[in-house]
Parts: sequence; C-alpha cells; structure tokens
Amino acid sequence: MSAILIDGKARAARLRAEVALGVAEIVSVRGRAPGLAVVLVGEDPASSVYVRNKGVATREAGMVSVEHKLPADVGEDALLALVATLNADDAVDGILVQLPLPRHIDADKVIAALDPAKDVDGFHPVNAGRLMIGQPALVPCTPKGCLMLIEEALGDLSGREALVIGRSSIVGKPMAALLTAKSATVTVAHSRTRDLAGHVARAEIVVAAVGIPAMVQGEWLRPGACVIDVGINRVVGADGKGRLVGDVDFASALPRAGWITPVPGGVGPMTIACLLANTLQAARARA
Ligand SMILES: Nc1nc2c(c(=O)[nH]1)N[C@@H](CN(C=O)c1ccc(C(=O)N[C@@H](CCC(=O)O)C(=O)O)cc1)CN2
Repeated sequence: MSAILIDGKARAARLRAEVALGVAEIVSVRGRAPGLAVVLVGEDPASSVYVRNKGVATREAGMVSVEHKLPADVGEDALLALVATLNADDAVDGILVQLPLPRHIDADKVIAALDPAKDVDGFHPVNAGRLMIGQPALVPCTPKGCLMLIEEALGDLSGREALVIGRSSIVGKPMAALLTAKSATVTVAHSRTRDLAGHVARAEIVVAAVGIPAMVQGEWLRPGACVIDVGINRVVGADGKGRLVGDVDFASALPRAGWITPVPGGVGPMTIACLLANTLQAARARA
C-alpha cells in the first residue's frame, strides 16, 4: 500500500481563490483593498524568495502589498520605529516581519511591538494567548495550513492520537493548541523526548517540525498515519546537486503512512495561502 499524497499546492490554490472572493467583497463594501506590509531585514536568499512570493500572492488575491527592505545592520530602534509607523497607518491591515532576524535584533521585542490586530503572522503574545485559551485570534500560518490539510484528510479529529514533533512558538506550540481545540489527544515531542520512535508508533497524526533532514523514519510510523512534514531542509544529494527534503524520510514513510505531505509542495504553499487568509481576516475585523 502507498500513502495518499496530500497536494498542498492544490489546497493552497483553492484557499487563495476563496480569499480573492473575500477581497472583492470587502473592496465593494469598504472601497479599499486590504493592505499587507512585509518587512525584510537583510538579504538572506531564502527569506528574500519567501518575501517576493508573498508579494506576488498578495497582489494576485487583489490586495495591496508593500515591501520594506532594510539593511542587515539596521538598528533595532529603526526597525521598531518602522513597526510603529505601520501600526499607525490606516491603509495597512496586516504587518509581517520576516524571520529570522539578524542576531543583534531581539525578535521577541519586535513582535511584541506589533499591533495585535495587524499581526497576520499570529506571533504576538496576545494572539498566542488567545489561541491557547480558545478565543478568536490571528493564528500562525504554517500550523493553520497544517490543520486544514489534516482535517481534509481525516475529517473529525476528536479523540485522535496526535504527535507534534517540535515545540517552537511558530509551529509546534500553536499546532498543539489547534489540535487540542479539535479534541485530539496531543503529545508534544522535542529534543529531550525519550523514545521518540515509541511516540510516533502510537500516533494517528504526526506533525514533524524539527528542522532535521529525514529524522522521522518510516518504520516508526503507525500504519495508515497522517504525516504532515513541516521541514524544509536544503541538502546536497549524492549527485552533488542541492535539493529540499523534509523532517520525515519520505521514501520509507510512503509505503507505511495513510496520507503524507511531500516536500516541496505540501505544507509550504499553505503557509503563504494562510497569510492571505489572515490578512483578509484582519482587514474584516478592522472594517
Ligand atoms: N514572519 C515569518 N517568517 C517565517 C515564516 C512565517 O510564517 N512568518 N515561515 C518560514 C518561511 N516561510 C514564510 O515566511 C515559508 C517557507 C516555505 C514556503 C514554501 O512555499 N516552500 C516551498 C518550497 C520553497 C523552496 O523551494 O524553497 C514548499 O514547501 O513547497 C513558504 C513560506 C520562516 N520564516
């Protein structure tokens, strides 16, 4: 048996089309398209690509995208001043500061300076707290997209055994909160977890977000599990060419899983589609 491949690109395209319809509606009511401000500090090649792709997707959905590119040595104060300006700008419905930031900048301080109502990444402590206590919030894009893919594969998640591998504020923790809100029984594994293979073997849902290439072995999986691979790891193959691999060993997982996301083409496209959905949500709330 071979797992069903979860097509994140196709699901993301559907979500983007839904967002575009919502944008047209808000434009007809409010007379102005939602505006997203994206801040990029430095010239990290991957971040530059993500920011460019976000700009393209935002405009394709009918929204306004404004990119602010700052040099890698920009001071924290200057970045905080830009955030304050964007917070106060009525044409800006959503603000996103691309991560990672250079080491001399305190990312937590910058995120905390965002207006929570414009925090379309869902990283602000107010949004993180609301998610934890089950109140309406802007939810981080990657786990939001993962949940959509899981629900589409499995339907009702109530009582399902879920394992989230990784406890970052961007993916692991919000993912665990979202699955808990759907009444799944959630375990969070991390670098200190003993017997990771044993936890994986019990899980009907595995979300791998550790950033270690092919760490999760297919033989560990419970047969038929729904495997969501958040990892985007650049490795050099035996042929000397660079390629992307996830946190799950795809070749060994494919015959054992029930559903699996590929890398690329799984979770990644959902991240950007959910950013558009969050920007529309923020614009609606502000309208
Ligand atoms: N402020 C934020 N910073 C970062 C986030 C985020 O959600 N907000 N997430 C990641 C990067 N990221 C978006 O910013 C992102 C990563 C990957 C993809 C994607 O579509 N990946 C493709 C492969 C792309 C490639 O070839 O490199 C895929 O998986 O199919 C989109 C967005 C960290 N920073």
